[in-house]
Amino acid sequence: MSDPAISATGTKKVTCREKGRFESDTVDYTASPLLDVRELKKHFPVRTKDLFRPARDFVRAVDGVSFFINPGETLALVGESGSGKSTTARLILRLLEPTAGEILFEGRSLGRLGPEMMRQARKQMQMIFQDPYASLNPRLTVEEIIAEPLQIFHVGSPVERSRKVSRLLDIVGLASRHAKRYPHEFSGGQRQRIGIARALALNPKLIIGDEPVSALDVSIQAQVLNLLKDLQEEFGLTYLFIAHDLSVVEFVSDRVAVMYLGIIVEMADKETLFRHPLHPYTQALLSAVPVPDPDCRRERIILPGDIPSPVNPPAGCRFHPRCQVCREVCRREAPVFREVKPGHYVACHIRGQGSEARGRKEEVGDGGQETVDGGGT
Ligand SMILES: Nc1ncnc2c1ncn2[C@@H]1O[C@H](COP(=O)(O)OP(=O)(O)OP(=O)(O)O)[C@@H](O)[C@H]1O
Repeated sequence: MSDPAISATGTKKVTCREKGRFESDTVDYTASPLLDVRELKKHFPVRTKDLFRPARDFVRAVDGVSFFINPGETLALVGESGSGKSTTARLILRLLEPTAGEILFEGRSLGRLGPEMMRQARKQMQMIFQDPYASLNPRLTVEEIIAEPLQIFHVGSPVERSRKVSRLLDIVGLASRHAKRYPHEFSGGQRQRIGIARALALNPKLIIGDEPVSALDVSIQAQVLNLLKDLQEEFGLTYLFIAHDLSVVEFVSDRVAVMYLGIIVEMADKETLFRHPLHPYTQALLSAVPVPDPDCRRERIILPGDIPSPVNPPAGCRFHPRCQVCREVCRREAPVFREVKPGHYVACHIRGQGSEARGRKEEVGDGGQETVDGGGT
């Protein structure tokens, strides 16, 4: 077993990395990722009426998530509401303590850093929030909002901070005369630019965007997404981009990880994921994306029911109660998240076989019956 991470550009570099997190037949390795998330879990206790009794149930919001992001790339995290995307982001930023698992930033485990090292690591990771109205303090001027992280980390003198704010405003396409104004004087897109300027203040390496454009009008979304792309190029930023909207994901991402009920069910580079999705859940998500060209339209797959409760996730494959290709094994066993082609990982008993393994399986037969062939939609 080896960890066959392939870089976004497809270059395969051999470095010695921990083995065994992903099941794989290939032996390709990548350069050190900026962020390496390993078997991350967050289980929130469900409080009973009796406050003194320990919780018996847990919300398994994140339940064994592994992924990596290489420097300078954008990994999009997609999935229905409640699949655990925001919790994953908050765990990475240590706004929440993980129940289990490890987060490595530039090769160092965040859980093992002392307070001062953690403080330094925090400077390197910033967040852009979904709601540009709620995320900015209405009592502070734009200058105070953007300079706040600099002040907290004691960076520069007041004059230097003021100069930096002007530079940041310029970088995000706002004028320095805006510095003395308050958030309510700006449009949604402008406010999001202020949020981006604040996120850039400490020269971070990683920016986590939690639905950063979903509250904006479509025309403004495009401007903010273009800005984020330009900034990435200019400053070599690495993004973890959380989004519902797959058209946005297709525009911004290099690779995509699909989350369902606390786990990642599929991860691949953008082209592979959008053109050859394997997991029935990914196929259903993509089938809902509007496509202008009628020749390229996919048949819409309507998933039955809602996402189940993360307190009692279904046994076996978590997706099986809603899956159109479910077989007996899916009810019994959780599928391994394994690499089926270089860089393409899937957790599915039916679709998560390499072509060779699938051929062998079909020869032998497993007694199951696919009800619908949703492959290659
Ligand atoms: N502090 C908490 N205590 C208990 N349960 C929580 C807590 N935070 C999140 N959850 C639960 O964890 C699950 C995952 O939530 P999360 O917000 O991470 O999902 P999401 O994919 O980001 O959804 P959305 O897109 O709606 O934000 C949900 O069932 C949510 O109710």
